[in-house]
Amino acid sequence: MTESTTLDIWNPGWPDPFRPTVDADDEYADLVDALREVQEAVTRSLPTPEAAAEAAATLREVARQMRSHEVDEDTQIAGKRWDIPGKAHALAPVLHIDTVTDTTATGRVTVGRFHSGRYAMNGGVTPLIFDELLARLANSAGRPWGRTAYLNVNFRALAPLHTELTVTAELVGQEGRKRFLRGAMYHGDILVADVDGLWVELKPEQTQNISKDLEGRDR
Ligand SMILES: CCCCCCCCCCCCCCCC(=O)SCCNC(=O)CCNC(=O)[C@H](O)C(C)(C)COP(=O)(O)OP(=O)(O)OC[C@H]1O[C@@H](n2cnc3c(N)ncnc32)[C@H](O)[C@@H]1OP(=O)(O)O
Repeated sequence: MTESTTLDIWNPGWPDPFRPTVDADDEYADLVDALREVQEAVTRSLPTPEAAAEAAATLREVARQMRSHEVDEDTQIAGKRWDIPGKAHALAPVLHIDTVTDTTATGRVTVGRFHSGRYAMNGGVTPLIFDELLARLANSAGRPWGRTAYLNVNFRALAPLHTELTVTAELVGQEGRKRFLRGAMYHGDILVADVDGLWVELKPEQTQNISKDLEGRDR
C-alpha cells in the first residue's frame, strides 16, 4: 500500500460548480488546449517510425518539464476550471454550458476522432459528458455535495463526430439524501442517448476526508 494521506475534500464555502473555483490562468487553459490538439493529431496520424520516435522524444521532454512544476491534487488546476468548457482537463470533452436554472441545465458538445469509437462517439465518452453536466447540476444551487451512485445510459442512435450535439439535464426528484437526475443528448431532433442518474449526498464522515473511503487500499 502506498502511504496514506489526508485529503480534505469538503469545504462548505465551495462555490456553485457552474462558477469558477480557482483563479483564472489562461496560459494554463491554453496549455490544455494544446494538449487536446496533440491528442487529436496523434489519433489521426500514422507517422513513419522516425517521425513517431521524434514526436515521442518531444512529448517526453514536455512531460519532464511539467513534472518539475508538479503540485498536489488539491492545488492542481486541471478539472477545476468550471468557468471554461472542458474545465482545463484534457480527457474531458469540451462541453459549452448555455443555460442553468436550479433544476435544469443545457449545453453543447462536439467531439473529434480522439473520442471516437468507430466513426461515431465512443460509448464510454457519452457517460463522461452526461456525468459532467448532471453532476454539476446535482451539486449546484446550494445543494451539499453528493457523489454519483449510478449513471444508467441508453444509447439510442450513433452520435456523429465533428458535429454539435445538444445535452440537457434535469433534477427530477429528491428523497432524503438522494437526488435523481435525467439527461438527454440530441443530434438536431434525433435523440442519440439518454440517462438516469442518482447522486447521494455525502454523510458528515464522508465529507471529512476521502482517505477514509480508501483506507487499506492501494492507490
Ligand atoms: C480548489 C477547490 C476545487 C474543488 C473541486 C473539487 C470538488 C470536489 C467535491 C468533492 C465531493 C464529491 C466528489 C464527487 C465525485 C464523484 O462523484 S465520484 C464519481 C464516482 N462515484 C463514486 O465513486 C461513488 C462511490 N460510492 C460511494 O461513495 C457511496 O456508495 C455513495 C454513493 C456515497 C453512497 O454511499 P452511502 O452514503 O453509504 O449510501 P447509503 O447510506 O448506503 O445509501 C443512501 C441511499 O442511497 C441509495 N443508494 C446508494 N447507492 C445506490 C446505488 N448505486 N443505486 C441505487 N441506490 C443507491 C441507498 O439504497 C439508500 O437509499 P435509502 O435507503 O435512503 O432509500
